Amino acid sequence: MRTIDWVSDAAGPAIEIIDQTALPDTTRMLRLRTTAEVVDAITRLAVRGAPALGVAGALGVALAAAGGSAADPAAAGSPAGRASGAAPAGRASGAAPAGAASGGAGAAASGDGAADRLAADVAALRNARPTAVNLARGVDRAAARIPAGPAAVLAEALALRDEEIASSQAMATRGADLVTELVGPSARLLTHCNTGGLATVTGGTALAVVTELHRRGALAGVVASETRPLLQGARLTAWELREAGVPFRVAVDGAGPFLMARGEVDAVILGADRICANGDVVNKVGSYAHALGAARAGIPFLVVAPESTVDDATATGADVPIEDRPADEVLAYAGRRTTPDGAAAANPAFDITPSDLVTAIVTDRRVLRPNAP
Ligand SMILES: CSC[C@@H](O)[C@@H](O)C(=O)COP(=O)(O)O
Repeated sequence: MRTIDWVSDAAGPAIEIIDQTALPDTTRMLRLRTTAEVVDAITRLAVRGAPALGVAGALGVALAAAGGSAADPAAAGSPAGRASGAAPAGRASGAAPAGAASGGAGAAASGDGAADRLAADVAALRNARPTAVNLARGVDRAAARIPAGPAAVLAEALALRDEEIASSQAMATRGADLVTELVGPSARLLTHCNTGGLATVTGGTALAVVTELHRRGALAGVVASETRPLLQGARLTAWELREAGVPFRVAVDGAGPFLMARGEVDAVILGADRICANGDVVNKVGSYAHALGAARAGIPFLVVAPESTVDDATATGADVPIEDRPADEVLAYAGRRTTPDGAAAANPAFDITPSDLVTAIVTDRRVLRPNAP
């Protein structure tokens, strides 16, 4: 199953995504028809995960360049209407708001202001979330084809989609080989956040390695770290692992290092939103704690990410903009406040694992060992 794709129906072109905010209770597809809807879906994490964000950004530019649908299909009487189930966006502080988007309508059409509107759409997509390098890259790659026309933009976005699908397969094979080499034929792994098909297009990064090990009969089990505050591990990874028939347990984030110390984990395996030139790994907040736990327990800390996440232009993790998300994500749970009035929140969505804690980085093309002599 593809968790993000380009579709066309009577209402015109759309980006179809699985609504990750509704999982695991509801499997709901959304059709995004305007730049504003794409930006909204990105900021409230209906589509998320670095490779998926790159594809969403590129397809978003294709949508804006096509300019074939009304800015507000509901207002235009479209049977498809706006993205179903779309809640108001939870804005990432520091990220450009969806309001910067023009709505995407007619952006490629000739006429006064069309180029400006398209440029605004591209900027809004590019800035929807700051940390995963894939988003800006996907947007830039598709936008570079704008002079060649909407069909060329779409072709570029679809090429990126197809490359990410192929990358997932390559990472699964290479990563599974490495895990078995490092920890033997019955691996007990811990993973954090969600790195499966939901975070890519199909397959995944670290989770594709996990499912490939399971397919080979080389996996004893996996711990899915729940991933506070938005529970990508508990909601999304657990859902994907259950669908794949992989044996798993869910643990609170803070349990990870203790499970490692108690000898219940052979290796940590997770993804990345950006890999810097010096090997620093920027990933979902909580990754750093697992890296420290792995170092203390003397087990491998493995990162699996496509080359599209490797950012040699960014020297170190300290140079990466870390998204701060709304306080309510921490101060409330399931819509109910869990903290006293007046409590403030610290809510960085990502953290930085220094390269010296990283055993290996597996990409679709190579295995990097930042600490190899
Ligand atoms: C294969 S996706 C790797 C990362 O993007 C993933 O681990 C992650 O941190 C995602 O964060 P999210 O905030 O859910 O987009």
